[in-house]
Amino acid sequence: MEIFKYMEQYDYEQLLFCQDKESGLKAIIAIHDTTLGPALGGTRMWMYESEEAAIEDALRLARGMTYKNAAAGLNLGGGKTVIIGDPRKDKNEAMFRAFGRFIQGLNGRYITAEDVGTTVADMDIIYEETDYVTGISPAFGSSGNPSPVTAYGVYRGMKAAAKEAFGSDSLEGKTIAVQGVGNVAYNLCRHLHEEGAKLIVTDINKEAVQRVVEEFGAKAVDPNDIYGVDCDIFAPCALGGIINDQTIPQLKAKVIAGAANNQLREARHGDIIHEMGIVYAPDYVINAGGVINVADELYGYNRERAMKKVEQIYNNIEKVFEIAKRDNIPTYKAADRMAEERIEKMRQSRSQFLQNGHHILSRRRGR
Ligand SMILES: NC(=O)c1ccc[n+]([C@@H]2O[C@H](COP(=O)([O-])OP(=O)(O)OC[C@H]3O[C@@H](n4cnc5c(N)ncnc54)[C@H](O)[C@@H]3O)[C@@H](O)[C@H]2O)c1
Ligand SMILES: CC(C)C[C@H](N)C(=O)O
Repeated sequence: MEIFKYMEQYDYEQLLFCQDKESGLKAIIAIHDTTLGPALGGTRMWMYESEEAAIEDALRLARGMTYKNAAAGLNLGGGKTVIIGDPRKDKNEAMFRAFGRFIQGLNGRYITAEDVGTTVADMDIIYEETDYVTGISPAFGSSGNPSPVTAYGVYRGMKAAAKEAFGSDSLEGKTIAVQGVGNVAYNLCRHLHEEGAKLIVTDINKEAVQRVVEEFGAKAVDPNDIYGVDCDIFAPCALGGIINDQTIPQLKAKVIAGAANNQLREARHGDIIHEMGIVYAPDYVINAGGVINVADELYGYNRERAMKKVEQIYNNIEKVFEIAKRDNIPTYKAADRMAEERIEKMRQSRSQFLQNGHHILSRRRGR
């Protein structure tokens, strides 16, 4: 990989390598764009096949956060960290403290939170060393685990997509196929069940499946069968890249709306489902509930205020559909356009001189 060439192609600002021999920390922080504000994005801990794969993931995820934060209306740029290691075996307190000190050294350019492989407990350790971490325990007056809030945002966005496809946003009686029933989707299934939807679920973790079968009367299918089940809505909530050449011909759903990041394997798959008339709720717009919630900590966490913003995901999804119709483009492109238009507007307003500029982190200075 030619790193500078790649950074130039997608206009990245910064890429940092953090190493601490004693604790075994090997972290890569990618900062994509700080036009809207400091870069906020979670820390992923994963056993990457190679250092190159880790760098690529950090860069790709950081850019995704620029778009997610912009589309969600947050005054935040996009960044992400990957820590190379097995989250089940390689974690230790010294590692997250060392990582916290590296973040502190960035003086607010990057703010972290949870992602795959990291937990609230890890964020609490990072908080010992830096102010620039969110998703910390409610015991600190903070927002805690973002997953239930992400789930609520997906539920709201799914209703907006249902309205577009079926003329009503009621999910009562709708059959919804859910792929992966982990932290986010368990909570999503609860909302859907409460509204009277019929659930078909799958997961490679049998216990996770059992729980939603017992609690929400879901019907379970094998992981490979989820794409082709007879349903109204398909909710990908496990992996990225699952909308692809193999899965698209199997789909019977009229709507795709789920929590997983990077659902389209390639952009052209977004074009194909658009041509098939499937209503696709773009992943980074519908799954922004978690980041909206943790971002509220920067104002002094207020759950009611945060949840009001998460409710807006319904309107954000509607706005994407409007842009798609206005410009006659697929919804994934409309979401990009929505995010890019906001960043561009702010870029222009930044050209006005302001001696002591005020921004989202100013409130934290007194702490
Ligand atoms: N947690 C959040 O707040 C949040 C925010 C935004 C986006 N996301 C995205 O949403 C998705 C789910 O996140 P989560 O926090 O619930 O993760 P999770 O690890 O708790 O749940 C994912 C589930 O998918 C299952 N799974 C993995 N491979 C599978 C396969 N091939 N078939 C079926 N099931 C499979 C896993 O066993 C697990 O139960 C991820 O893509 C994540 O990046 C999460
Ligand atoms: C900041 C975090 C809550 C971000 C979350 N992991 C996401 O992908 O949106």
